[in-house]
Amino acid sequence: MVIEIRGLTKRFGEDTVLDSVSLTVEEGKILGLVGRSGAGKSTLLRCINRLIPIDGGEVLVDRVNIASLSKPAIKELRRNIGMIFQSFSLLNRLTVYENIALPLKCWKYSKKHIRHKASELMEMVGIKGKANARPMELSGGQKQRVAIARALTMNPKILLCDEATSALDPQTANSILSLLCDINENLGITMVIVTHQMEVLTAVCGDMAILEKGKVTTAGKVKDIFMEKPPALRSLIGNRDIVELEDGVNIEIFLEQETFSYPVVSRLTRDLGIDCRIVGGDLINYRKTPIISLLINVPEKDVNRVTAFCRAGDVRWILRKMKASQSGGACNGI
Ligand SMILES: Nc1ncnc2c1ncn2[C@@H]1O[C@H](COP(=O)(O)OP(=O)(O)OP(=O)(O)O)[C@@H](O)[C@H]1O
Repeated sequence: MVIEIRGLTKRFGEDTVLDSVSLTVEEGKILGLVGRSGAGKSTLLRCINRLIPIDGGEVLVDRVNIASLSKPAIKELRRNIGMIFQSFSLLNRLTVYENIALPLKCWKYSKKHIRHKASELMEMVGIKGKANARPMELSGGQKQRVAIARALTMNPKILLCDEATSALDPQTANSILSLLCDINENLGITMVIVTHQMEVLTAVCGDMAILEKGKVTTAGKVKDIFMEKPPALRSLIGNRDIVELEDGVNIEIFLEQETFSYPVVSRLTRDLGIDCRIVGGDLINYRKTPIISLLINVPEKDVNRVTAFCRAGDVRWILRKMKASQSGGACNGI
C-alpha cells in the first residue's frame, strides 16, 4: 500500500508538532524517518494509523483519505497497519503463543486458523521453540521478534516501526533489521521506520526523511542524501574528521561496486600528472553494498580536469571545499 501525506498539520494545544508535512512512501518500500528528539516522528506514525486526529492536510493510505473513514473502516485500516515499538509492548501474563494469537482472537478467527497462523509466524521470526515462554523469560531481541510476529498476524500491508531496535545491542539490532528486510522483500510490506540510529537508515531504508521541529527539511533516496550530506543530515551525524589544508580544492569521490576496481587516484596522478592529497575517507554499507568515499585535495587549476576525468569514468563526485569564485557545489549524477 502506498502512503501519501500532504500538508499534514498536527497541534497539541498551542504547539504545532507537525507543520505542513508532505511525504510519500511508495508501495513495498522502506522509508526511514529521523530527527532530533521531539521533532514529531512518533506523532507522524500515529497520524498514519489514525491513532490521533489531524488538524490539517491529508493522509492517504492506498489513495483513501483516512480522515473521512467510518468507524468500521478505521478498524479495517488498523488491520492493514502493523506497529512495533522500542518497548515491545507485550503482555507479560501471556505466553509467546498467546501474545501472538491475541489479535486473531479479537478478530474471532477459528482456533484452527489461530494455531496455524501463530505457528507459521513463530517459525518465520525464529522463535518457534519459545511458544510457551513468557516475555520476562526472553531476551530483548526475542521479545522484538514476538512483537513483529504479533504485528504480522492480520497480514498487514504496512508496518510502522517506532525505534524498534533502539533497546537492543548492535548484533541483536542487526538481526532484527535483517528480519525486517526479509519481511519487506518476501511479503512486499510498505514500512516506515522511525530511528535515531543512522546505521538503520543505511542498512535497510531505500528512502528517508529528516524532520526538524515538525517540518520535513530533507527527503529522498538514502544513498543520495548520505553522499550529498546536506546540513540537516550533518546536524544529526556531526561533521566528519578530515585534514584541513590551507590550499587546493577538496573533491569527494565515491566508489561503488562498478568502480571499485578503477584505480582513480593512480590514474589521476600518473596519467594526468595531478597531485592528489588524501584528506579524508569513509565507508558506508548501503543495504549491504559498500560505498567508499574518498576526499582528495587537488590544486585549484586542476579541478576541471579531475571532474572531467570522473565524469568520463562514471565516478560520482562532489566539490566540497571551494573558493567563493567557484561556489555552487557542483556534482555529477546526484
Ligand atoms: N499526546 C500528546 N499531548 C501533548 N503533546 C504531545 C503528545 N504527544 C506528543 N506530544 C509532543 O509533541 C512533540 C513531538 O513528540 P514526538 O513523540 O512525536 O517526537 P519524536 O520525534 O518522536 O521524539 P523522540 O525521538 O524523543 O521519540 C513533543 O514536544 C511532545 O511533547
